[in-house]
Amino acid sequence: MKFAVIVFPGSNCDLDMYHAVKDELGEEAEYVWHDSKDLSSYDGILLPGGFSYGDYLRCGAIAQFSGVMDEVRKAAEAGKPVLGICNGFQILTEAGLLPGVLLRNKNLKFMCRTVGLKVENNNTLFTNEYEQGEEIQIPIAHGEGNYYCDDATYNHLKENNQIVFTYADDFNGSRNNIAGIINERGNVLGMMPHPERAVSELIGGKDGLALFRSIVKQWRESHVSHA
Ligand SMILES: NC(=O)CC[C@H](N)C(=O)O
Repeated sequence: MKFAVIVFPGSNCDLDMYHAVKDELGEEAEYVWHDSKDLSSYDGILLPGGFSYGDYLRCGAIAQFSGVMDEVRKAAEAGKPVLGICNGFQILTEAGLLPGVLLRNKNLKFMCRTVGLKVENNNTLFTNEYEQGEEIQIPIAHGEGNYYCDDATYNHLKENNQIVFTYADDFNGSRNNIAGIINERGNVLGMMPHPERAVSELIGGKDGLALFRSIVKQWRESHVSHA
């Protein structure tokens, strides 16, 4: 499986994402600059964390207009897996590919620590290697991770099982502790925590690895001929 790791000016988790896919999973990955006009050769699109365009205006507010976003949209429409982590999640909401918005943390501070997450829905292409309800430990590092949406959107997310991860504790003010959501079709996931920073015991834990393994497993099952 071949992944594109999209690099915006100011991305800083692109190397971790590349490392997770290439070195820990053994899959193909390439860095793709933010003005790329063609993502057709990739099977999965990864939007990494960071400070795209210096977080000016709002995190992700400028990156949503990057040339590559038309291609990301096309990939999403084609049903390819699109994963946005932290700044990548912010970009996906700004671009309208996922509902809601990420506001500043309720204490108005940048926060960096490992947090408990609950897998609310393991019936997705990103979470099939987790148990339903499993609690995992994943690092967070954000200033604008406070997920907000209105009541109608929340009810819709809830009814459709689009809430994929919640925080064990409320530390940033997110509505109903939402940490990650998926689109209706089930191929675009955005999450604030960083699974790509939790792929080996050497760096403090590997609870994030199953997310990447899930993507590859699902892809193999649908692309390998059973003839
Ligand atoms: N690690 C990240 O991607 C951080 C995202 C964004 N710059 C924020 O502070 O919220």
